[in-house]
Amino acid sequence: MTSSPPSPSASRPARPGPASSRTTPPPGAPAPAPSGEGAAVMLASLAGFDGCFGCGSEAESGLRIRHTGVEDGVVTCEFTVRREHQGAPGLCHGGVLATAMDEALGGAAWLLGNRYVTGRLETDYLAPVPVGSDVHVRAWCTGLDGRKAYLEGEARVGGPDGPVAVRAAGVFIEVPQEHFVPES
Ligand SMILES: CCCCCCCC(=O)SCCNC(=O)CCNC(=O)[C@H](O)C(C)(C)COP(=O)(O)OP(=O)(O)OC[C@H]1O[C@@H](n2cnc3c(N)ncnc32)[C@H](O)[C@@H]1OP(=O)(O)O
Repeated sequence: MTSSPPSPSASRPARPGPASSRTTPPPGAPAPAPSGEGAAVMLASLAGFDGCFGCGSEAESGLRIRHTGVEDGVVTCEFTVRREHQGAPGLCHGGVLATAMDEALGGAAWLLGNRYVTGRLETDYLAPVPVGSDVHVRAWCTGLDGRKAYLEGEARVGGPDGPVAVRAAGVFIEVPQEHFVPES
């Protein structure tokens, strides 16, 4: 079982969705839309923290992902593939792309208004992503069941309507503030 983003902007790949039974919400689970209002919780919890490997400006070797907005329940972000992100020659490493999907799905989860960590992340790689590419990532919630938030996302190359290179599904688990380790 899979779901579609609320606002599809281009044709869907003719493949099954990325979600397995473990990343598919139970029937009837509500799917609240991530929103800007949830950002208040997120920003208060992170309080000036800028060391995130995905999006932090203090993480020198990180992806420097730029969060670009939330619209119709879909979170968007983007990053540029640099040489240090290579796996096979000239191509982005799959783990780097998984990091970008983790960041997007995680960001969409936090915008539900609580703190979440990744419990499970599943990725399908559909096309190679060359160094120098701008990667546009979208993520949305497919269901909420107690502490578990189910999310899906996709990464497109070259623009928001470019070809889909990665699809992902995940389940994120709500945690208290005490879950995190203060920086010393
Ligand atoms: C803006 C910020 C963006 C952030 C993006 C980046 C996000 C990250 O990278 S987070 C870092 C990577 N993830 C982690 O470090 C998490 C490590 N794991 C843990 O800390 C714990 O295992 C944790 C918190 C997930 C769950 O532990 P715990 O709080 O004891 O809950 P637990 O009772 O085991 O599970 C709660 C529910 O989640 C479910 N669950 C837990 N893990 C999984 C999993 N891998 N797959 C599916 N379901 C799971 C359980 O089945 C349970 O379901 P139910 O309520 O129906 O019984």
